[in-house]
Amino acid sequence: MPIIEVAELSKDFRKPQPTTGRLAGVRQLWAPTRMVRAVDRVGFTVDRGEMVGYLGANGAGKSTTIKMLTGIVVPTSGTVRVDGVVPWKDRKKHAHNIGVVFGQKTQLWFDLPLRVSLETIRDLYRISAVEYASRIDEFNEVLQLKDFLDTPIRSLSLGQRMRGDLAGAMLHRPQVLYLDEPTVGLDVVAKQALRDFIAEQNRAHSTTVMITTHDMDDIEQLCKRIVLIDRGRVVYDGNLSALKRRYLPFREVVITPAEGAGRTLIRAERADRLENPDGTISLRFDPEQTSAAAVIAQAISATEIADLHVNEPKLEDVVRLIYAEAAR
Ligand SMILES: Nc1ncnc2c1ncn2[C@@H]1O[C@H](COP(=O)(O)OP(=O)(O)OP(=O)(O)O)[C@@H](O)[C@H]1O
Repeated sequence: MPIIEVAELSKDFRKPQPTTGRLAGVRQLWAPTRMVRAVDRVGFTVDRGEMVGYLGANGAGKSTTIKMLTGIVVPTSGTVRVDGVVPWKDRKKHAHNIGVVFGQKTQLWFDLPLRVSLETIRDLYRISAVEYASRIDEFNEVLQLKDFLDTPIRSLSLGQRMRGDLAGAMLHRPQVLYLDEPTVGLDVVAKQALRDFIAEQNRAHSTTVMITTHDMDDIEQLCKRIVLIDRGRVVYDGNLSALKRRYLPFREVVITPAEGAGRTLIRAERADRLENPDGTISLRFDPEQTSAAAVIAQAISATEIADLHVNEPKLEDVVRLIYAEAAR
């Protein structure tokens, strides 16, 4: 059953016409304006407990959509219902249903220690002391908040701040969590902690998650479904693995032969053999015809090899192909 329902959603912004030439920066102040359509008749539904990746290039309209779903921005036209509530009309009820994390901007109070921020959120949402304590304990397991609960937000590292932001967004146990670039600028360890936390909240509480990100690993690890937008319009909505199969149906085993090995012997049934410029050999195959295990077994039984790895289809490549198709 859908918890998020979006239909024919559009947003126009008024923007100044770009000015060039002498004193362009000053003349820009009086430049005539034009309407730009940031989101163009977008429609989709999201079921309870689903985790959906909302993807697109820079300026495609992702953040504007999320802002309309969260009620920050009022659309030019179209409808949004989140658990039956129109976000920008019934803000109070809506606020109880959703949690929001913007990677670029903290939702916490900059000068207050994290503990005080979290206690303020507790009071705003009237969370009981018992519930609060048990949720902080639960969050601690993955987010390790205890180490910096008494540090003001402004003094936290980016990774700590994001962990604090996620805790703040999930404290009132919202049904829907929106994440806009949650892992931007984080190191691999911090990214993983965030992803583990999001996956755990989804598993334990069926939290519905919508995530926009430029980090394809976020999507690969968290989402089965993606909605891809291009210039404000939905160009793909569906299963991630089906998308990879459709656009990149091949996988390959890349082999580095050992010194003096019989290179020409490296081949496998139902796999195409390609010599790469770096001296490696690719055995490219359709996973419906054979398996990586069968290809590897044949290659290593033929001659001595120094190294090998399997190249999986990359979501980045798929996205590039879809954009190329949409541009045609
Ligand atoms: N407040 C605003 N006023 C004018 N134009 C805006 C405003 N907010 C967004 N836009 C424009 O709307 C379009 C979509 O922007 P949006 O921020 O939604 O894209 P995005 O997909 O989130 O991009 P990014 O990945 O770079 O964050 C862009 O052309 C942007 O310049």
